[in-house]
Amino acid sequence: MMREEPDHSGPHAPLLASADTPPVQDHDDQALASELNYSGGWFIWILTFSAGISGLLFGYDTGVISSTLVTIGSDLSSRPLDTLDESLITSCTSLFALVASPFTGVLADKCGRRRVILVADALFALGALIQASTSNVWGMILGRSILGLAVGSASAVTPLYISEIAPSHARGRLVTIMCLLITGGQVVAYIVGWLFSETSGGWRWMVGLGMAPAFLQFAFLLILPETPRWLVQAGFDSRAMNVLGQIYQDCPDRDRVVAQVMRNIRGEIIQEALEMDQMNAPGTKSQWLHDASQRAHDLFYDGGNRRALIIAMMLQGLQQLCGFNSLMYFSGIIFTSLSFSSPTLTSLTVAVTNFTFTLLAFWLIDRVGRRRILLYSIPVMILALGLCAIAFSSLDIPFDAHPRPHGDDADSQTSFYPLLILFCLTVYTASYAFGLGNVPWQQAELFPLNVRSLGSGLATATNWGSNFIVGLTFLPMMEWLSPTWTFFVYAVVCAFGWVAVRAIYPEMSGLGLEEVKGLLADGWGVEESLRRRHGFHGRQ
Ligand SMILES: O[C@H]1[C@H](O)[C@@H](O)[C@H](O)[C@@H](O)[C@H]1O
Repeated sequence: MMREEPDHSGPHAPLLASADTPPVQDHDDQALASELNYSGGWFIWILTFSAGISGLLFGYDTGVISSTLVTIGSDLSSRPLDTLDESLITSCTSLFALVASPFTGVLADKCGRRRVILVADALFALGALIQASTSNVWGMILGRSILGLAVGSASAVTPLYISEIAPSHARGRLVTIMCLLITGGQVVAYIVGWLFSETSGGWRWMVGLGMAPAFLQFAFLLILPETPRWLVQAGFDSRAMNVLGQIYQDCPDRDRVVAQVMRNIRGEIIQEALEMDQMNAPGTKSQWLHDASQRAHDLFYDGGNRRALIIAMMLQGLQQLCGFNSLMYFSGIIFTSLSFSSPTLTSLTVAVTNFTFTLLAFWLIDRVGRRRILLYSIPVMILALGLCAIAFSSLDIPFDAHPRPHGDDADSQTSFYPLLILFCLTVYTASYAFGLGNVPWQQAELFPLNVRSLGSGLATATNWGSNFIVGLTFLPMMEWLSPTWTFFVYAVVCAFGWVAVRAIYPEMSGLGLEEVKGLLADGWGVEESLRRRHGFHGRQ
């Protein structure tokens, strides 16, 4: 295959040259309207699913730990795992994901989104192999740390990739496909966990099977193109036009829409180039390093970009600090300690609920809107957590972080409360999956192109940093603070989160990626976004 050279000599030269060409106004409006009403054809679905396999891997590898922990027994280092082992094995993945995600942002700008997905696949396969073959606790920690690097980069780059190829009107749904694959991966992990729970050494199969989707995605990567936005930024304009042509192939007004989207992308890059020229001090640093520090400067010092970063980090922090992953990682332990006779199967109900309600979000996210979904679903989470805290306080058995399987000897006096807790956790999971589980992953749409991958990387790092805190503190909190206070703390976090969402998160549904910058330029844009959304529905 012939490699195309960037079609301009200096950075952005042809873009700057075409900056004077006046856009054709009425054609612009028509094209904009067609773009806004286009939901994407088969090409875009194939791309989304291929990129979304990273989500499946992310889900599988984070979900499988729950069953792994309860079945390892004394297979590692010839002794049973203690609380520290369990917490380290669980949270090293999040810690390394936290380290990888901001670098992914920089790498995805330099090498392209697609290459980063490729590296993540190699790490997914290596991490799975090490875990499946290790015989000691530190080997397990090493395998899960490598997996963390993979999960961190995949979770930063995949939503970025999908939002950059998605037509505006379908962007929310397409990014939610990644969340569907994450939660689907968690369901598969729980089923595999349940199937192998009675097999001796079955946990090795559980962790080793994580290699399969990585190989599958490797094959798909052969057909995955780069995103048009990255291609234009790197100077490959004609390749970008081709990819846009395929993305909008079923759009009635295809050529005009493609031209309009190209104009928008170029407009943004021209502006960035002009801003960079103004600040360019001929330097001793390499161009790349200079660009990277320029982007960081733009992200932190431009008011609109800073607001975008605050919103994205707030949402990602909230997604984790609300405590949901304590269920993902430790539901096996929670349900065993509550005397459920098949804790792995009970945990499966959590995972299936998570998947089912993410599916509901998939249908509704672009119609109902991201902001509204959060404002409705978080109060339900608070109620469910509150009730769960009360139910735990009524139990008269203490929480045990190392419970032994109970069989059918559940105490009949307490059997109502475990069921009530299961019910509350299911409602909590449903409302989480409908809102907080997926909306924060729409993060890329908040940022303009020049700071998009760095901003997404930092928001993803916030996600993993908070995930790490929850993974590390959940069991100690349950033991030392009590389950009641643990769940109460999560309810309080959600309440603060609701207030923050209401105050600063504008409605992003239906806006073009290039429109968002104006919205956050002078404030949080909440009122303006609600007005525009109203106008958008009027236009349809
Ligand atoms: O969006 C996902 C999803 O909600 C998963 O169920 C959860 O485990 C992840 O932490 C989250 O990022």
